[in-house]
Amino acid sequence: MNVMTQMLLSKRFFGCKDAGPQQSAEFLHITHQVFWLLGLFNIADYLPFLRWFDLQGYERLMRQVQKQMDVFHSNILQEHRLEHEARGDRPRDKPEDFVDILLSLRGNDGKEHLDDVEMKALIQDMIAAAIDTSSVTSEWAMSEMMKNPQILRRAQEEVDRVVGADRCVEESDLMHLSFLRSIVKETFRLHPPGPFLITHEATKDTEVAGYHIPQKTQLFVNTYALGRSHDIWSERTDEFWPDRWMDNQQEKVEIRDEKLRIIPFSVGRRRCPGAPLGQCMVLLALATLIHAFDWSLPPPLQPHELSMEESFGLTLPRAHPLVGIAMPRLPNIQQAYSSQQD
Ligand code: HEM
Repeated sequence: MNVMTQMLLSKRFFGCKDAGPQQSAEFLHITHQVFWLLGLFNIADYLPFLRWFDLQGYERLMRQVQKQMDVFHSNILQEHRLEHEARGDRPRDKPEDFVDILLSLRGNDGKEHLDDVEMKALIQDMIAAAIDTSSVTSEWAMSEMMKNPQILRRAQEEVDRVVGADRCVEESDLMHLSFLRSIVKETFRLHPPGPFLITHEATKDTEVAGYHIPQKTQLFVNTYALGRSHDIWSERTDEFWPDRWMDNQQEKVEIRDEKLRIIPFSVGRRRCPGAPLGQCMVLLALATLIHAFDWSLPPPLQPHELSMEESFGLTLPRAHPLVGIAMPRLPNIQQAYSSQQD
């Protein structure tokens, strides 16, 4: 899922000049560590006086990761400032990215409105929220398709029908890929990237479904359990079955579930502001991967033997990275296999 990280780091979002495979792999590794650390049970959270002893060594590890992150963010800011300086008053020849906008914000004194720490925190927030969630979802969707080759074939047939064999997948194709959209929706049901969403705190005493929730209670929403509940999903509960979302005969399968049986992006005021972009990135990455390549598992591994073990953290990645063999299937489109696409 390095490609997705590269996509986000470069292009219009963070505009990293050197967002190559190595930089993206490095960054993805750091991001995975952040999410793993965020999801750990740290005894000092519950017995604060133990914090000074750092019994589990997590605080030391957090400081290390934080340093690596800081270098990464400093480079992003530095690259942008140098580019602004070099350009001077000349008009820009490419659209502004997220970091350009942060840098352009001015306070009353005409200086940069945000200091470096604030900008780095915002960049980190956006990158972390966007990358791990999207790459984890895509990896699970690919895993499910490789475990169920008939589903993969059906999804490929759909992409072939909509896109053809003479061009690459485009964003405008995504709304016509109902089966692929159902695959993503089913992936969210069984493998929600945020198994407990993000902790929320009750701002006042309240009551939910007959339960009294005192002010300041830390609340988790167990979306993992929602997706696997036999009360909610009476039919083929534990099976990856995208067709459950196809029977409404709608032209476009909406990934948002109106009945809130799956809430991968949460709901309400604090729901994910990047949901449309996240869905688009996941769909585009998957459609491109299955359109451009045939996929198989490394022999002698058979599809039914593929491990679906999870690693619990703030997000829910695979315990072992997915390894697949890709065979090109679009001989006429050189662009599909070039890393220089724009
Ligand atoms: C498959 C992709 C994604 C999933 C499943 C996802 C899911 C979530 C979830 C569950 C939350 C927590 C909501 C809550 O507090 O209850 C969240 C928050 C957030 N997400 Fe996403 N997200 C995805 C992609 C993105 C992308 C692409 C961006 C930005 C470009 C993004 C930006 C954010 C931000 C900034 C927050 C914090 C919002 C706040 O606290 O007010 N997300 N996301």
